[in-house]
Amino acid sequence: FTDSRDILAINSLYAALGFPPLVGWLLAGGDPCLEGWQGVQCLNSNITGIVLNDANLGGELVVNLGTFASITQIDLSNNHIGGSIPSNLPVTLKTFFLSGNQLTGSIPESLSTLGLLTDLSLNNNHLSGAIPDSFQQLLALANLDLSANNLSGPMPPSMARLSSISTLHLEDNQLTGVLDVLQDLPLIDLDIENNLFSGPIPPKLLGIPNFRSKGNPFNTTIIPSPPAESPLPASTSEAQPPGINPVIQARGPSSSELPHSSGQQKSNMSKKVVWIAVGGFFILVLLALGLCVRMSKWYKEKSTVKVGDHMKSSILNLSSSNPSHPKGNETQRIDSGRHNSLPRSNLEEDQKIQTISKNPPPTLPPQPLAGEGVIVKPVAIPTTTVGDISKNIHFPRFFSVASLQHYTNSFSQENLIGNGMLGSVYKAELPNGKVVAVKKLENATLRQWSDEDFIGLVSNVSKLQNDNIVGLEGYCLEHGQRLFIYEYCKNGTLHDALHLDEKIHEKLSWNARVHLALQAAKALEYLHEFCQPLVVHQNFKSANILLDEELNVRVSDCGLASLLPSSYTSQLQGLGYGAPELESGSYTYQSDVYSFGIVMLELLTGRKAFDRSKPRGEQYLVRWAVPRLHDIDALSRMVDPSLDSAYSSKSISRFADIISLCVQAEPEFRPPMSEIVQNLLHMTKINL
Ligand SMILES: Nc1ncnc2c1ncn2[C@@H]1O[C@H](COP(=O)(O)OP(=O)(O)OP(=O)(O)O)[C@@H](O)[C@H]1O
Repeated sequence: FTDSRDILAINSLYAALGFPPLVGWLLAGGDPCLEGWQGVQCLNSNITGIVLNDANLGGELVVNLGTFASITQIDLSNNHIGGSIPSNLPVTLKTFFLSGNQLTGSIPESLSTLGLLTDLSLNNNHLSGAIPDSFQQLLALANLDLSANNLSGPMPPSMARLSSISTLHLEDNQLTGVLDVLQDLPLIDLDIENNLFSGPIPPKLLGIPNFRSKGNPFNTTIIPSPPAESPLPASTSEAQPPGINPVIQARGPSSSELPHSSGQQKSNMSKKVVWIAVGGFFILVLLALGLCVRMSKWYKEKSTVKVGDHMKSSILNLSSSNPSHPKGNETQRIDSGRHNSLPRSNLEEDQKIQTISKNPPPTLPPQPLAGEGVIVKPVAIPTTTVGDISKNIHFPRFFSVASLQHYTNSFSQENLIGNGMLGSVYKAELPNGKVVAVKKLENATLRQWSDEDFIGLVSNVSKLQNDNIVGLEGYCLEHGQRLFIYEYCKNGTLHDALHLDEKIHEKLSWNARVHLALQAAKALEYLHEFCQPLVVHQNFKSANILLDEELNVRVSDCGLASLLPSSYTSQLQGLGYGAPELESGSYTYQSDVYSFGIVMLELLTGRKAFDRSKPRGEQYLVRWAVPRLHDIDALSRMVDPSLDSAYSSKSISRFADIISLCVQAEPEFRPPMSEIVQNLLHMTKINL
């Protein structure tokens, strides 16, 4: 039913946003109009709007929005969307709201293609660079809010073409230059506060009903003094730093309106006295007004917590119980008085946190409230702790089958890195030169898995973010194919480094091995004790410990235990890593600890966990090694001979003690990973 272009566009938008839980939304296919996907508006078979304001969305907009066939409204404001604004925008757009996100980069020049646009809000983001000179064709644009970003540079000349503009908010940026370009616009509401604009203010702007301009260098206009008494130039239309001259007038008439003919002043002393008196009076009035403003602000700061978006009339719930707004210390601008749809009495009574329904952007803003303006308040930014993966951190990217085919040279043999229980791993190079490892899952592995299950798995794996765990870069779910795209680890596996690759083996000094053990222990500690939800690896072995460019440990296959075939426990035992309790079918955190002990044994002895080529009694490393761990002579004889005695026997002995604890037959006696981390950390600190 839904136009196939719209399905394609919304699928990829969903992927880019990191497939958050949105009712109905799918990464591939579906019928948004027929199935009534959350926030999707349709007319017949076309998507006309996507409204997901304050929906806790993360991810990015790295997507070709231009694919939407006839969308007129996109409202993704007040979320946690990062990255930049895509340049390919739907030319059918009339309202485009992205305010209150984490957007970076510059405003795309392709704005110029949006000839139907009436409302655009990009405020409260981290946009930088100059405002593009893209307004020539935007003749319908009525409301534009770019406030509270890091925009710089002068006003682009094409802004003078905004013949329908009534509301323009540019406050809280670092914009420079003069304002001449705005002087003939039909503005009713203009806010340019807290920028670096220089004067003079074009007189026409002073006639705008709702004009706010303070916090710019031109706000301090120096009243000229008679040359006889002061050597200052008569006219000071240039920007001046505040406080230079004792006679300062804030937001008064521009200097061009002040008397500046020195001859006139000289000849008419009484005029001068009148000016001084008038000036003094103004200063007194302004001081009194300023005091009122401060009192009002202070009162509001105490009572109101609201994020402003004058076009969207949406106030975020900032209560500490709202998980999307954990406590933090970043400063964000909070506007207490710009919610045009709110009647004044509501604003004044608004002592509590509240959420207001979406309203269309106003065309006629009300008069400003006394003391309104930008209040800077500390606001929570989502923070990431080991146990709390916030929504706006990097989500895995969607890759199409076609693109992966291209990057892996059609999954060629030359690109094949290895095969495992779940499928094959290929090396791939992305267009930006980044090398990744593509794990192509066997269809048999996922026979029972629905697309939703797979996406749930991708989501969980992507949340596992730790220095010693291989990061998930992306995924593919298309045409029945399912693939994981991981960071590529250049130095292969610890298994190969210890047992096959002589070049890397040479680099594995005793100290390096203790460090590798420590890093691997930290990865398991994270999985067992910190991540959410906790993870039992269930396939921990030296072949799943990858080594990056600097020979740091990156444990792989984390969070994939649910994909493993039922035979995996016997396979793990066959490889020499399986704990005794696996025989009774139970696999617990302690079983991972046992496997970790076996990896430590490999590091100590340089032997494989299971080696068919050894005499019968030596094939299983653990059986051969355990009786020797507490005999100092036997221990020194079992150390990897390639280490050439370059270690302290005390260090070896401590290492052996930790192994003994890990490989105990009774799972409950094995230490938790955090204890092992502490022991290994202690060894590295005292440089044993
Ligand atoms: N991110 C990566 N970077 C570099 N090489 C990798 C990466 N992931 C896997 N490999 C390589 O691909 C091989 C196969 O990996 P895979 O995880 O599929 O199987 P495995 O873990 O070795 O075996 P199994 O799945 O049976 O336990 C690995 O041995 C490793 O050499």
